[in-house]
Formats: sequence, C-alpha cells, structure tokens
Amino acid sequence: MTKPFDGWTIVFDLDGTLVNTAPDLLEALNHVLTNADLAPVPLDSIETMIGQGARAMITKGLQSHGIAPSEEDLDAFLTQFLDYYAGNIADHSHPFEGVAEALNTLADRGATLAVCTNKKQDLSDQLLNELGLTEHFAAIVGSDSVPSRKPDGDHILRTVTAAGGVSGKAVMVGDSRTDERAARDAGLPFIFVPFGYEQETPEQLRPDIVLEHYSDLVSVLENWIS
Ligand SMILES: O=C(O)COP(=O)(O)O
Ligand SMILES: [Mg+2]
Repeated sequence: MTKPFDGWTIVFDLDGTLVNTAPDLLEALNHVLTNADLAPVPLDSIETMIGQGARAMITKGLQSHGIAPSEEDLDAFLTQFLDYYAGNIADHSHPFEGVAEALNTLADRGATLAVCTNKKQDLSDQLLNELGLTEHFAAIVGSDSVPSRKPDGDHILRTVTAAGGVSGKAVMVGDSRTDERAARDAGLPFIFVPFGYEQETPEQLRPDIVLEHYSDLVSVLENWIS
C-alpha cells in the first residue's frame, strides 16, 4: 500500500530545531569563561551565539567580554569546551514538545528522516543517542563530515543522499538563517521553527512554512506535498 510520504526525505537541523540544547551549551561555555576568570553569560545571550558551531559560539562568548582571541587561544578554549560538553551533553537538553510523536507518525506514513547539523559528528551522534532519538534517522550528518557545512546547500544535499533520498522530494526543517540559506542553496523548501535560536522574525526570514508546534508538522507537510 502506498503511503503519503513514500520517497520523501525530511531533513531536520538539530540544535534549536529537534532539541533544546541551549542549557547544556550555556553551562559548557560558562565553564570555559569562568575558568578564564570571565563572568558567565546569561541564557538569552547564548541563544544569539548558537548556529555556526562551537568555535563560533566561543568566539562570540569572548567577544561579549570585549576579547578577540588568537587562533591558538581559541583552540585551547575549544578543547576545554568540548571536553566539558561531551561529559554533560544531555544533562538538561531535551527534544522540543511533540518531536518523538511527529517523527513516529512521519515514518509510519513512509517518510525517511535525516539530521543535517553544524554540530560536530561525534557530539551529534552522542546527543541523539543519549536522548534515544537515533533510531528515527536514516542519516545524521555533522559539520565535520562534509567538505562545506551549512549555509552551503551541499551539506543538505549530501544528507539527503546519505539517507537514500532525492533532492526533488526533500524538505528542510530548521531554526536559523543558516538553515534557510542552506535550504535555498540546495533548492529545497524551508520550514522554519520559530521556537529555536534565531533572532530574525519569520517575516524577515520568509520561509515557505512557519511551524509553531510539532503537532502541526504532519498536516503541514501533507498539504505541502499534495
Ligand atoms: O551547534 C551549532 O552551533 C549549530 O547546530 P545546528 O546546525 O544543529 O543548529
Ligand atoms: Mg539550529
């Protein structure tokens, strides 16, 4: 029997889209900052620093203290950050409400699911494992597993291919301008989740669809592909 999403690949961003990772990223960044005798940053400011990987986040954290680190200093901070984060990656991080149900329903209706993230591969695998989400995905593609990460559309296209899908039957779900640019570059429709970490509004981002809650995802996609 044919199912509505047969042949379709739904690609999800990770941080701020599937999982609210901000609390654990905040603790790891503040671990690095306080070790360097700098004041911790608050939760609302870390949300402006997530989206382009850990190195960019640490750079922005230091910039908020007026510090422009050398590449060497940044390497050392990054090592400290990654050590701490890997040990505490799912202490407070949790999937957004309705994620597991939406993923199950999409799979039941024939969709192939994948993750395309600017988080490093090992951390992405670890996080999804610890949250019990790995089994949903045919492919999980971190930033260091591709030659050029998001906003390069190639990162998404490689994710679709790794999942066994085709770009003509794929959509991207993400929480950031980076995801929007990557989806456009790849020629995919873009579904924006406004509950992630983007500072720009939906009006500015101009996604194809705004998804306010995961409980709407299945019907939104059914309308889109029909
Ligand atoms: O870790 C980051 O900065 C970004 O990760 P994301 O691509 O899953 O949002
Ligand atoms: Mg994100």
